[in-house]
Formats: sequence, C-alpha cells, structure tokens
Amino acid sequence: MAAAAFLFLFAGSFAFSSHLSGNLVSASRSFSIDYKNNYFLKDGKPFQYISGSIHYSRIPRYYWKDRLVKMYMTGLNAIQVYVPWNFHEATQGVYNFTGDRDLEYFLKLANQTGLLVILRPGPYICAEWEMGGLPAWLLQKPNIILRSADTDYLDAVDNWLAVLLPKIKPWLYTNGGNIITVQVENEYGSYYACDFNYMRHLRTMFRFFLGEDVVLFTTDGNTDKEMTCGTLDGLYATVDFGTDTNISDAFKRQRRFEPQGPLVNSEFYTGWLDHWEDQHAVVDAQKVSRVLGEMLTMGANVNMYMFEGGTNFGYWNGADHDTRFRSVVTSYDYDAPLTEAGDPTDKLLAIRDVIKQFREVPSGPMPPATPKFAYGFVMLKKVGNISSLLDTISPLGPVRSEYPLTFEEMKQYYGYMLYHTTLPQDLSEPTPLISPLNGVHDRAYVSVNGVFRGLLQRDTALVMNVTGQQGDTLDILVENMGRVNFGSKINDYKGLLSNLILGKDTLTDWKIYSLDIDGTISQGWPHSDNQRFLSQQREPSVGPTFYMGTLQPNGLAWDTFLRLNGWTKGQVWINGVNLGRYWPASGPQQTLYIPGPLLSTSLPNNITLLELEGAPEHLRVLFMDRPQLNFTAGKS
Ligand SMILES: CCCC/N=C1\SC[C@@H]2[C@H](O)[C@H](O)[C@@H](O)CN12
Repeated sequence: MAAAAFLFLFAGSFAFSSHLSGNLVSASRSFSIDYKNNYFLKDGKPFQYISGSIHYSRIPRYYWKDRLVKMYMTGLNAIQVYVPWNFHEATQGVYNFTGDRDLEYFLKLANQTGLLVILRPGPYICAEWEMGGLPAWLLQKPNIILRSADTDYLDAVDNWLAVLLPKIKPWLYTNGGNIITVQVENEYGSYYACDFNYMRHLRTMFRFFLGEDVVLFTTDGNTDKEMTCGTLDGLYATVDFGTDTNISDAFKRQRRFEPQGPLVNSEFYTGWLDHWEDQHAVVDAQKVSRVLGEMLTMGANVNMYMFEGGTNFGYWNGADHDTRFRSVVTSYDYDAPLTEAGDPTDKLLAIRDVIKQFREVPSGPMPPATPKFAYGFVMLKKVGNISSLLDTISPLGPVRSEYPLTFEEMKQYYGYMLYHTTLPQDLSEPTPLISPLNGVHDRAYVSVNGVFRGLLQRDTALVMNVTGQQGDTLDILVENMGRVNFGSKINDYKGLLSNLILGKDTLTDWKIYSLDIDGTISQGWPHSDNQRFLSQQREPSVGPTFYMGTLQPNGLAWDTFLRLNGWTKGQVWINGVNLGRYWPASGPQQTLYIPGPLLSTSLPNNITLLELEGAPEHLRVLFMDRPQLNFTAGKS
C-alpha cells in the first residue's frame, strides 16, 4: 500500500486516538507486563484477567448486551473476541461494519458493561469459522500460499489491516478504550509454513497502526514445535489447553519461551466443537471449574474458550480435514457455560462459585434464560426443484465451459452451484459416475432428467451408478459445506475441482449456474409470488427442492427451535435470514436455533427450506421451546 496512504491513515488514527466517546484520556491509564513480578499491570497495579470467549459474529446484535451482562455477572473482568476478516470483507475491497458486523458497537457495549477486551484480529482466526476467517476471494490467486509472506496474500492482508487497525486503536485501554491486549495471528505454530517473515511483517503492521504500548501476544497449542514456529520476539507467548492437560507441564512449556511474565492460558476449553455425523462433545462442568480454580490459584490469567458460543448462521461454519473432510455443525453451542441461546447453565454457576474465591462477583441475580416459545407445527408446500427454478435463482443464466469450473472461478464463494450437462450415450446398465481425483468439494446431488439418483461426497463417496438415454439431462448440485479452518488444507477450493467420468467418457460441455439463493429469498421469493404455488401439489419430492410455509404471528417474538423431523439435509431461511444448515439424518444437531428478534409479532413469518435429499410425507416442521440433540450420532 502506498506510503502516502499509510501516513494518511496513521495521521487519521492518531487524530482519533487521543480520546474516545468524547472523554479525554487521563494520563494514568496503562496496561503492561511486569516481567519482574510475573503479572500484568493495569494502571500500575497487579492485574489477573478472568476472561471468556464470545464471538459477535455468531450472535444477533440484539442479544449482544444480554450475553455480555451474563458474562459480567459471572464475575468475568474480560472477554476475548475474534474479528473474522471474511465477515467484514466478503467481497474484496468492500467493507461492512454495520448491523451484526458493528464491531465498535460491540466494543462499546462491552465497555459499558464493565468488561475489558482481549482482541484477536487474526488475520487468520481458525475458530471453526469458514476458512478460518480468511476471505475465499484470496483463492482467486492460484497457488497463493496463505498465512505466509506470499506477496499476493500480504497485499490483501495489508489492505485489510489498514482498514481494521485504525478502527481498533481508539479502543485500546491506554487510549481510553477497553482493549487490553491484541493477539497476532492464531496458533501459527500449528501451520506448516512456519514463515517468520510473515510473523515479522504482521508485528510491524500491528505496531505501525496500534503503537508501541499495546501488549501484543501469540497463542499456540501445547507442544514445543508449535511454540517454536508460533512465537516471535516482541509478541508475548501464551498457550492454550483444556482440562485433560497437566497444568504445570503446560505452563513450564510457556516458561521455556517466556521465562518471565504472567502465566496465560488463552484458550481453556470449557467444551468442544461438533462435526456433522459425530458424537456431541461435552466437557464435565466440575472438571472445568476445578481446573480453572487450580490455574487461578497459580495466579495465571485464563480465558475460557468458549464462554458463549452462539451459532454458525448462513454458510459461516468451518470444517476440519484430518483423516477426512468433516463439516462443523450450525450450532456453536460448544457445551459452553452460556448455551447457544445465551442461557446460563450449571457449568456457569460452578465457574462463578470458583471466581468468587478470587475476586468480588457482582451482586444481584444472574439474568434468566431468554423466554422460549413452542409455536407448534407448520405445514410446508413444495415450490419446485432447483432445476425448474433456474430462471428465478440464476437470472444471469449459465456459464458454458468444456470442463467444470470451481466456485472460485465462477466468483461465487458460498452456498450451492448447479452443474448441467447431458448423457453422452445410452446407459441401459448402471454405469459408474466417478470423481477419480476426489474432486467433489463437498457434496454433490445428482439428478437425471430431473429425477434424483443419488450423491457423491468428498473423501467418502467418489462413485455412484447412473442409467439413462443419450441426451438425458444430468444436473449436479454441488454444496460448499464450509471451508477447512485448520491445518494445511485451508486453501479449500469448492465445486467440481476435476473432471467427472461416466463409464469411459469424460463429461464435457457444461452449463454452470451460479445460484443467488440468498439474494432471491431476501427479496421475498418464493412468498412474494405465492399465487403461483397455491395449487401446488403437496407430494414431497426427492432431490434438491424448495419448500415454503408460514408461521402465523401470535404477538410474541420469543426464541424458538426448529425441529425438522423426517427431513434429511438442507438449508433454512426465516423472513429472508439464512439460519444455517440442517442434517437431522446425521446429527448430532436436531434443531436450529431461531433468535426471537428474527420473528415478527404481527406479520406472517416466511419459512423457506431447501431440502437437498428427501422430504417427509407429512411436509411438517415443528417450532419447539428447547433444542434437541441425538447423542447416538456418529461413530461409536
Ligand atoms: C487438534 C487441533 C487443534 C486446533 N485448535 C483448535 S480446535 C478449537 C479451537 C478453536 O479453533 C480456536 O480458534 C483455535 O485457536 C484453537 N482451537
């Protein structure tokens, strides 16, 4: 970025850094490390933070204050917050800090609630978030080396940080705000690149925009290799570990890299994440509170990951790829002290009892769970299968290509894409349709002449049989199930990454439809032209099909949970808002959380479902007043 632009931005940020919300900064505010006495100093006095992770990107703005107050009433004095780059720059060069993306409003609410902030702006954040927070448009540059000194990557990072960091600077504690420390990158030691030029570049950028005073730190998993590649002079090294790690061993490892200074566990796991088809992860509350007490007794600073998990709305869930691709579920409940819906749990009460032994906990009642309502059953009706609705959801029509193009080549980064071609010859016998290079990313729903025939799936279903006649249509809907957010496979391209072979024929001459489902639904479809569907038959379909229904208002807009009993897998929208993926056929998640503020108290609430495989005969959905999981899902 041009030096003049930097200087302009720097001067600008300086002009605002001298005060915040009209209050001149008193000279005594400071937050630093006392290396002699091994603790943080806040305004010159010893300070131990007891913090909890909360992600504003996973909670509707309306509920931010509710969650923050509950965290404060638990006795926390700080929160830890990620900034997902792709949440704010989904399109390159277009920045969004409004509504549910209003970071500064979130910081202001935390400040008003009496909570300090440990900010983690990445640029990579992991977090079971799509591509670990990195924007998918980075993949436009073939062979880009993410999280490295790759110039294409660093150019994009510099442009992003030049927008984000000046917004953060006025919120630093020394400038009158509540941000006490700032993390650089995220568990970099776990990443294969181990590129110190990259980490030095980030350190330079953070210092340039945030100044010399703020405490910058790193967090790494608990092995020497991770600490070796993840740490850097000038960035205070911290560790992360859960209840099954020996605390002394963990902090001895931190001491090998920080012989002096405060002990810090930046991510003390209070629970864990869930993948589709896996068992629901839980962590024992008594174990969490006991280990927390042991660390606080040692004088350690602890951040509990997560304290409030929230939801992966829309397409924001991430994925893992160890032995195989595993997509993270829509709920980020994380078995955390506050549930996905922000309800206090016994785990929270146990943690509060521990914190009382170390600091004064605010007096007064813990705010109660938000009210939930069981609105009951709603009958849906079929709108039509995807192939019959392309005029509506793909108004620009197809891109023709000899061979398949990826989502990134089509410049659509999330959701679904339709690949259309025709059968090259008669197939009277079942003929294998195969992705020899495992190129289906991630799940493909295959139809012949509009009739659903089955699916292909990354890593686990590379072949299926097809029959038909020459010239029959072959429609393949490909779902991006969330980009890998950890490890070397985060450059996770989506779509049909390589050719499909049918029998001995390589399939060619594709029509590829970018699908703007979210944009179309947000403009009122299909409810806006429901005359067209009034006579719509009720019979369910198999294969990718839209359904619609209406939840009649009852004067209440309370939280509720959508149960899709008998449905298979798909996506759901309510009043145009994408609630996320459902997959009750696999679990463990069985319901989708619907925050009450998304509902209307007086107007019909529009429900739209994209069922990818098979709908139940009854076409019913159920609004319940509690979540449901199936604990039997997944491998034994
Ligand atoms: C064994 C893999 C460890 C990967 N690290 C994880 S899994 C859950 C958490 C979150 O992703 C968090 O964003 C990471 O920093 C640490 N962590």
